[in-house]
Amino acid sequence: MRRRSVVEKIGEASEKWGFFQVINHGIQLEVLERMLQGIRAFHEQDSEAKKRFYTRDFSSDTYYASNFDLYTSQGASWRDTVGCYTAPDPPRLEDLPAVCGEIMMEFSKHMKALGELLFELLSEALGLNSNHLKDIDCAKSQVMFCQYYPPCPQPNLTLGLSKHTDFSFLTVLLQDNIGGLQVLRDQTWIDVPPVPGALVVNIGDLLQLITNDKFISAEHRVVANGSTEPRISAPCFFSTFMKANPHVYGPIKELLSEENPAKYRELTINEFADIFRSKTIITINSKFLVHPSSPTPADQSPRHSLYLSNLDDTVGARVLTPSVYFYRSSNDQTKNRESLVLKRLQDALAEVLVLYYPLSGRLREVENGKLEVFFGAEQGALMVSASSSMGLDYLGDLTVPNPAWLPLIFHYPKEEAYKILEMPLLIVQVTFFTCGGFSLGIRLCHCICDGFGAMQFLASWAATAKNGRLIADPEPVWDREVFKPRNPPMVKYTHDEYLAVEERSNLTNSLWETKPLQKCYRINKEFQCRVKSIAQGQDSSLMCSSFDAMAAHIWKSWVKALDVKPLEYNLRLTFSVNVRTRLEALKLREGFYGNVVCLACATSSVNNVMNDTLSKTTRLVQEARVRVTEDYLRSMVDYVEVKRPKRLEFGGKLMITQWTRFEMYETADFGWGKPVYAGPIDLRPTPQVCVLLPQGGVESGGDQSMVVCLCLPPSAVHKFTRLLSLND
Ligand SMILES: O=C(O)CCC(=O)C(=O)O
Ligand SMILES: [Fe+2]
Repeated sequence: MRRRSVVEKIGEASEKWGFFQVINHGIQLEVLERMLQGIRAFHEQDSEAKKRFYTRDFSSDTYYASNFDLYTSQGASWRDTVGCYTAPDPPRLEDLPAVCGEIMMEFSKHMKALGELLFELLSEALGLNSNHLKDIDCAKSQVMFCQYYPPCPQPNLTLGLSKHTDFSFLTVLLQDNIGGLQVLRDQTWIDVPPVPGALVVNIGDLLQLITNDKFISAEHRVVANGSTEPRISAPCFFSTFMKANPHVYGPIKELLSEENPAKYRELTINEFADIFRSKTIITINSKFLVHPSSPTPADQSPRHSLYLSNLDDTVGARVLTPSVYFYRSSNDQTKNRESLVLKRLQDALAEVLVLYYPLSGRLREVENGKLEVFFGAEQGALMVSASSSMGLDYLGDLTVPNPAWLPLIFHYPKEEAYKILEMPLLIVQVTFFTCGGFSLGIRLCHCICDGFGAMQFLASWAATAKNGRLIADPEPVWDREVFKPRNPPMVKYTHDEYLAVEERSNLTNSLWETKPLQKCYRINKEFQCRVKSIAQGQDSSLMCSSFDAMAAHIWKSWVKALDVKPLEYNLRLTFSVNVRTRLEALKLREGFYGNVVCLACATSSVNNVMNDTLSKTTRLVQEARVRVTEDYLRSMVDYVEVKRPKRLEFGGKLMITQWTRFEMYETADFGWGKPVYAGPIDLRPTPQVCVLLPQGGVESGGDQSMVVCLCLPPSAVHKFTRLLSLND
């Protein structure tokens, strides 16, 4: 009886407020007192004693700093924090501050027990089995902060802690008697008054997500401490924060129904953290398949299938290449603008899919693991409509790619890299922002088209949307049989780009096992010319393009900054070459949109890449580029026929991808003008790839700059920046 009424009250508070206080929780008052005293004692020591704990890195086991968001927030908060992860792996006593380590350990055990009880009561309040939330590990991870809000001489000029929601399932907070915590309800700040012996409990973002918004993660803050005594508090977060956690969380199935469909997709905690940090909370509103608007050859025979060439069917092409396009709001203030935008995109897509009907099919493997396109009733391209609770301005700099935009492209929860069988070949997520702007997150299967083919398709879709009638100039042609292998296959080159090379250098370790940073460098035309003339100045017989010289310069800077070892190890630089213009015997009809690219590959030892002149390395790049001829392409087709490589090889490689040749901005006017940004989002999943991007956004000045975008371990950033800008 008593339990039932407690459950009811907790449920009601979690729905309405997201905050409540608990008394009679069984933790002795004396323990709470000792905890508050311990925290105070730590913070009031000399800086010398505290210094050893200082770090701003949330992924380290213990943490001590003032203002975790010092470099990103608009103002500094009047508060210091020391803390640690306390579960599932409790800290060792000797790693904690001597003055408060013991009580921190003791207190965190009480918190864990109380947290488990609270998750039982919350499960019951949701009408679930008592253990439901515990069983999905909501109580498993725990982070404890010990906070000190010093007296602030001018408390009306700042805050103790600015407005936020907690990135946790649940937070349990011990506060002293000074007060200052406030929760936002109906646009009004309401005090959470100190109650002696009570603990404050609040719902965090993750619990809001999995309860599909039944429980709310309320915004709260702490005003700056205007008293003469410090304010002490100890929040205990049930959350993994920055520690990796592969678990995916989405709305609990038992809570969903036809009237209450899932408002969120399933996310790993890390994906959720990215969204949380970028503050782009995205809600998926609907998902639907788009089919060609009139019959296609695929409708005439149920067994219709399409041949893909070996250029289309390489492991590297088994991806849905992601890109995002941002559009600012137009002055069109029509009330149902969102549904009009969506309808225009959808109608035009259905039209162009008549000609580009292979994009409405799926891929399957036939003999030897070779791919083909097949068709069925449940297929089509996938469109997703989503909305963000933010304006585009919250996304930061819209001229360079940002991994935090990942939620703007749709992913199924259980996708695996390079597994594309049965996946839609085109996935489009339209996300509407509160400012009236929107983004198009596009994933297009690389087996169906290369970059040039993709541009041709997008241009047709955009022109059709803009003009309200089908425009396809040129008309697409399939013709993949042009690139059939020879019989018997004739492999005439070594195709080093595909060789499996054992990684014997420190590259893999530096790039895949640290958390690399994604960095972007704007390189103007003048600088590109300068690099080319340095290379040619060293060797007047060198006939190179500015791409050759820039690629060599990036390669050298990268190898030096990463301090690659051992020196005699062989490195490879690969880059894609468009062979369309180099075909002689093979004839391609205009409108061909399949893959006609080969990877060129330059090879050189670490020592030579580092120490050779720029002209010598440029020559390697130039030679690799001109080696790619029709003959080379036919040899590659035959190589793939014979070997059918199944793994993407990264050993010793830097892979440059050129998007600079694509008219991404010009072709993407669907009737709402040119996009402000068009390009990739997140390179970190393949940190050996460097992308060269055009600088074409309407807000970028359009000065023919390019953006070099790549991943670097934090320790190499400074050196790479210096080398790339020729400042060494
Ligand atoms: O110190 C408090 O009272 C609240 C702290 C808090 O909200 C937090 O650290 O997330
Ligand atoms: Fe908080």
